[in-house]
Amino acid sequence: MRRAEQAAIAAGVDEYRLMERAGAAAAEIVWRAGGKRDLLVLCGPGNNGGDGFVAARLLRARGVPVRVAALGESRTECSRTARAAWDGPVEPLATAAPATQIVDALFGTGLTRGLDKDVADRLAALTGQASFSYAIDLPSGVETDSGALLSQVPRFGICIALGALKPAHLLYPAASCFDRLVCADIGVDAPDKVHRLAAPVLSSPVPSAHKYSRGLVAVAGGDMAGASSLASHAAARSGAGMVRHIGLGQPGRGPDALVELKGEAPDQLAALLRDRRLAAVLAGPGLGRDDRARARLEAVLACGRPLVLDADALTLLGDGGDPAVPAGSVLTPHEGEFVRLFGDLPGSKIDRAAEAARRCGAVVIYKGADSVIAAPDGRVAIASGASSWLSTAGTGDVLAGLVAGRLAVTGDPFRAACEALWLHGEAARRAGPAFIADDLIARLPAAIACRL
Ligand SMILES: NC(=O)C1=CN([C@@H]2O[C@H](COP(=O)(O)OP(=O)(O)OC[C@H]3O[C@@H](n4cnc5c(N)ncnc54)[C@H](O)[C@@H]3O)[C@@H](O)[C@H]2O)[C@H](O)CC1
Ligand SMILES: [K+]
Repeated sequence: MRRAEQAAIAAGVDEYRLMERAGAAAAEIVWRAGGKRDLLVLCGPGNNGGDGFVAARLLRARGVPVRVAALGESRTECSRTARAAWDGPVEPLATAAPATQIVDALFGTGLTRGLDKDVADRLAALTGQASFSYAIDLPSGVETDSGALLSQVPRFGICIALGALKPAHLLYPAASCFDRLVCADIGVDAPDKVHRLAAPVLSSPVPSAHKYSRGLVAVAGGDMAGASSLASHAAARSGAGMVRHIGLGQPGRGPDALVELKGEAPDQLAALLRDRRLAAVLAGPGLGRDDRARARLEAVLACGRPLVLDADALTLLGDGGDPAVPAGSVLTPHEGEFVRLFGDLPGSKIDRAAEAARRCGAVVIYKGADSVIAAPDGRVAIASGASSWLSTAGTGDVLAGLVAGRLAVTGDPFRAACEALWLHGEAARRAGPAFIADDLIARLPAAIACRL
């Protein structure tokens, strides 16, 4: 963002003009959401504060009863200009009286440490007493690039991101500090290295399609047939043409359309994976962690087909240092599996996922309340706002099956990971509260239908 701002300024855009645009964008959103309800704008010492002075002036000009409270002097040239243009009184933050609406223009991307306790307490008190509150650019106290909270951060109604989303807008816990997120265009083209996961555009099969052309998936099961059966069932309802569940010979648990095969011995499994029509092979859910499971995983790793590795497969891989996985694979670790596989990497969840993908040469879905999808070539997508009801047994198996199914359909691991994660979240939204993993599978066709 800073580079983009500097580039705009170098290209001749007057820096104060950027602040006027930022302040005007914030004022417009406050006006639409809050109308003429009385407003107190809290202005910090930097340009975030400057944005606040601009917004206060413009809202007052629209007849909104606006007061401004400042945290000390304005330290930048632009914010001093904005302050001078505000022709009303400026109260000290420490003694400012409450208001119906609060605008947090204390700190933005320039925050370098947590707020002093008295400042954090004032911000919490004023937003707590308000009926609605807005954060300009970022809630004050969040670390822009990691989403960490450097001090106590209240919850805001609307966060108005300026110019582009920053990682803190999408990564927890910062992403839980506001109810709604709006990104205001201020004429600065920030190259979005990080994308918010968008709803995919899906397509129906072509008239000439048949079960192999739509994508054949194999799922290597193990001891816990329920997990691999869930994954197989999810793959079958993901748009793939056919799914073979290769287990240890346990009785089939899925629908009749799911092909149950027995491949207990590693060489039996290897023989079944030699089918060149296989477009994706999933191993992990219910695989087990004993020597037989390890031997079966070896057969999967050697089969030469695009792989999805989840759960036990990641645990077994984690035993041997940096995992050597075939190119074009997708790994789906949760936090514990990620650290076990890649160690304690520095930086934000985005940085860590990107580094892991680069190291293993595969797409990584770093799961969590905020899931980050990273490709070896540096592309990153973040999915936040997933239903907290997904924290129930088996939803990871369903996601792994979805990834394998979409990989079989698209042949593109990054795209498959994005589509699968979105469909997983959409199925959860449709399943409503207190669902179990099996309920997600029943919602997949509708989740796909709404994106055709
Ligand atoms: N294209 C854009 O995104 C634009 C963004 N604008 C706004 O500018 C801020 C960033 O401004 P900056 O002056 O760099 O930093 P802040 O306003 O966030 O203030 C930091 C300021 O405060 C000092 N400081 C840092 N941490 C603390 C602390 N814990 N306690 C006290 N003081 C602290 C620091 O030394 C700085 O002096 C961005 O968020 C946008 O709102 C432009 O106005 C328009 C274009
Ligand atoms: K702010």
